[in-house]
Amino acid sequence: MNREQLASHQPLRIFDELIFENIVDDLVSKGFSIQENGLPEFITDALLTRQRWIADEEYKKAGIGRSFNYQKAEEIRGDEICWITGSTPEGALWLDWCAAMQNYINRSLFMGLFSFESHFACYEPGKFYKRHVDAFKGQGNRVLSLVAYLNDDWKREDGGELVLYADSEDLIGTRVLPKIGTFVVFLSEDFPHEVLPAARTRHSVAGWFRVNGSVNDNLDPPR
Ligand SMILES: O=C(O)CCC(=O)C(=O)O
Ligand SMILES: [Fe+2]
Repeated sequence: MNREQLASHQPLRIFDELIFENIVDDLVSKGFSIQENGLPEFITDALLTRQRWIADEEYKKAGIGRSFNYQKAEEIRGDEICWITGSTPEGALWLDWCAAMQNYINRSLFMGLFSFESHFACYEPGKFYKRHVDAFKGQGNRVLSLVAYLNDDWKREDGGELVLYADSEDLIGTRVLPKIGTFVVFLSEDFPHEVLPAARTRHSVAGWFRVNGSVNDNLDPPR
């Protein structure tokens, strides 16, 4: 790279890797990581700024899979979503941070994470997401799920907890309040989970790290 190319290049952002190290340790020991107050403040600030600017019409009803009917989907999940493309500085910062996490995890665990996709989600009062897994063994290419929460003063009576189950037999699970600054990372195929009905509007960002499932010339995930 010559000097001009260097100057026009985006500076590489350096993030504090301590939080990534904690995630890796948790993934090794139990396959999931719950980080209360783990989101760096500049990330929560960026996400909150962007989330407050999303116009109602940008949110779409979330569906399930490629062919679904909304009525059926709504019995399973009631959230509305808005994909993060990186077209705003706030969205770009979030994607950069997640890319740094992806690199750190790949360097430590050789997971071969290849791409990342994420969206804002909004659950209006009464909405929920029934127990599900984010990926089925041997199918699809989501391998690591990430959910970050953006809600001030969330209390137990506000409902809307994430319940993360250890396996398909577990009926008790671990509950996570969707409080600002908290985020959760877990192996997508291994942990069934659900979002309990929320009593208040509940804001979050959900994302998935994927491996490269390309077969021959079919790019998957699409660029
Ligand atoms: O918002 C949450 O706590 C989890 C959302 C979720 O499970 C999903 O979008 O797949
Ligand atoms: Fe999920």
